[in-house]
Amino acid sequence: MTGTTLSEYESRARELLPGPVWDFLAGGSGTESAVSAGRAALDRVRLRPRVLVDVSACDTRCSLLGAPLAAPVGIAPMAYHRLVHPEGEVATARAAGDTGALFTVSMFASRTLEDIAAAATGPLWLQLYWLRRREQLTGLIRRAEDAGYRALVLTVDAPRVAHRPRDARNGFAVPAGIRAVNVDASVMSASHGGTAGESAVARHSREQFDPSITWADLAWIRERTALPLVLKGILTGEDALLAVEHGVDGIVVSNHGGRQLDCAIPAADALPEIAEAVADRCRIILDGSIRHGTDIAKALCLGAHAVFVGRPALWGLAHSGSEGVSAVLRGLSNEFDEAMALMGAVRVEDFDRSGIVHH
Ligand SMILES: Cc1cc2nc3c(=O)[nH]c(=O)nc-3n(C[C@H](O)[C@H](O)[C@H](O)COP(=O)(O)O)c2cc1C
Ligand SMILES: CCCCCCC(=O)C(=O)O
Repeated sequence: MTGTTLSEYESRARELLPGPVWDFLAGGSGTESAVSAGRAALDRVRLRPRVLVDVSACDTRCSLLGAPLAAPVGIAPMAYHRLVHPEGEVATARAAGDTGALFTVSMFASRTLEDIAAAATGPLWLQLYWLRRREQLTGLIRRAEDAGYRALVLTVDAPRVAHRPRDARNGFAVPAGIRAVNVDASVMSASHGGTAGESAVARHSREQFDPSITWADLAWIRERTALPLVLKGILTGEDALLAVEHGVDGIVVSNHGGRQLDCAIPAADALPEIAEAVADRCRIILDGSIRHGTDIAKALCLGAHAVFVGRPALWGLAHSGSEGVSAVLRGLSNEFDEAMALMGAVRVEDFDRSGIVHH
């Protein structure tokens, strides 16, 4: 990581960002216990290396729903990258392309889908929340297709944004001049209306997200696009099975970085039952607390095909724009390459349950 450790990127981002913005990034819902539990769950997994394997040519590359990746790593969808850097998602897209990572753009991106696509040299996916005004979704799907996005990620763990005490205390609102430019301003304007005790983000989500959607509504998206569909925020084998039965192409096993259901099971703890339920019928991505190359190895052993990285990408962006994001991603990939060699894994597919024990 060019001599700078990930925790140094985190510390520097914390120094650089205004307190309420830092709290929006770092914070979680309720007791915030689901944030720390995500890390603890990965720490409980220990690796079982195999030796005397020829690891002179480890190959970190893989493919995810047709997207070729330099390593099984993508950037998780996160709203409003311009909160941390003026170039916002355009800089992030450039870094993802430079490092061969997938970039999942949030529907609440602060740069247009088209500008992001113009800067990208790697694969892009688009994340959606289900808005009450469905015509907004129709428009986004069409624009994503036209701009070359390769999959849609529907986030299903957020019928509304959860109560996040830090944001409520700060009366957090997205600063003037930064906007979710891809949705109609009258639909989603989290840039005003924050008051001490209430976050504008949480309030706008209650007004605009449709909490009534069910499995049956997935057909509505399917009728409008041939793009692969990925559901983000699955934490049980039961829902993973339903996802497969409804024909989804992938799922992101995620507790939203501890930002939605307080006390939710950590994604790494949920992954084994999900992998068993899915039985290779769709792609599985894990997110939450991925901070080391060994975390990627652990996720693959637990049954994931790839991981998403959330907050660390924003730390890199806050630190030094596109270069910072590239450094963070490259650091993780280099660590993963080393984990492969020391685990005796030559290909990404070599990781399986025999590579880990739980403590
Ligand atoms: C600042 C911030 C904004 C986020 N915005 C979104 C979003 O727009 N859509 C979404 O599905 N998830 C969103 N997430 C959740 C991430 O996609 C991801 O699940 C989580 O950050 C992963 O955990 P990690 O940050 O520990 O890596 C956001 C997370 C953060 C920190
Ligand atoms: C009304 C804007 C909602 C943005 C939600 C972003 C998000 O998912 C998060 O975790 O924060």
